[in-house]
Amino acid sequence: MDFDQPHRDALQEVLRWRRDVRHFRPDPISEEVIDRLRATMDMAPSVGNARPWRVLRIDSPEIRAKVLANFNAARDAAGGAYEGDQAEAYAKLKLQGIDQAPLQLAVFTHRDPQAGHGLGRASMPVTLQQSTAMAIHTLWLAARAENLGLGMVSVLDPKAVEELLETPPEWEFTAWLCIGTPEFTDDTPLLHRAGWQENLPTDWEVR
Ligand SMILES: Cc1cc2c(cc1C)N(C[C@H](O)[C@H](O)[C@H](O)COP(=O)(O)O)c1[nH]c(=O)[nH]c(=O)c1N2
Repeated sequence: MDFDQPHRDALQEVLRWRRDVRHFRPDPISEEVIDRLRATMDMAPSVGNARPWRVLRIDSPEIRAKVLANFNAARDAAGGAYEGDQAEAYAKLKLQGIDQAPLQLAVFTHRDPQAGHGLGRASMPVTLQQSTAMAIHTLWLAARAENLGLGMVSVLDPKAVEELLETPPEWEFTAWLCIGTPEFTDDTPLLHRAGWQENLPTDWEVR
């Protein structure tokens, strides 16, 4: 398979307009689209082809409410690290769409999967979490190409999420994902727009 300029242009557009989304419309996502999204995770790279990600789709309003309470506590606790203007700016940031997103996923990473037979991770156990991050990014791009937005939430007490969802001890919480139709689209990160952190270029220093 070879790609040409229209493919490159389309990829650039998806990359440029992929944002972390925290504002969602409540419109439901069809099961057909959800199935397509789920299948894209199968195409993600992973260490030793281990595919260590484990995903729970959380439809329960009760569980979502508990995770939102978990977020609010974690957000307040983390806010203690900031002072003055920065504390004020932090208080104004919206850092989740748990209260809005029609599709929500709890993503975990298996700590020692059989699949892959340990290949590639003996000296770098972090590669399991890295693999899950890659699957999330794959899903992120695929969601954008479906005109959906994805928001990644890490402002959470991971142990509390694991206990709430009664996951096996081998599963380590990685992230909460909110997916749905974005209230608005942008080609620039919200944290850049909000003045919290500008987008900095990636330098490749040559040695
Ligand atoms: C590992 C990890 C964890 C988080 C995030 C991302 C990643 C990669 N991001 C999203 C993050 O703020 C966002 O990616 C950057 O601000 C850049 O913006 P764009 O994603 O380019 O829009 C994020 N956003 C948020 O609102 N709440 C959160 O808890 C997190 N946590």
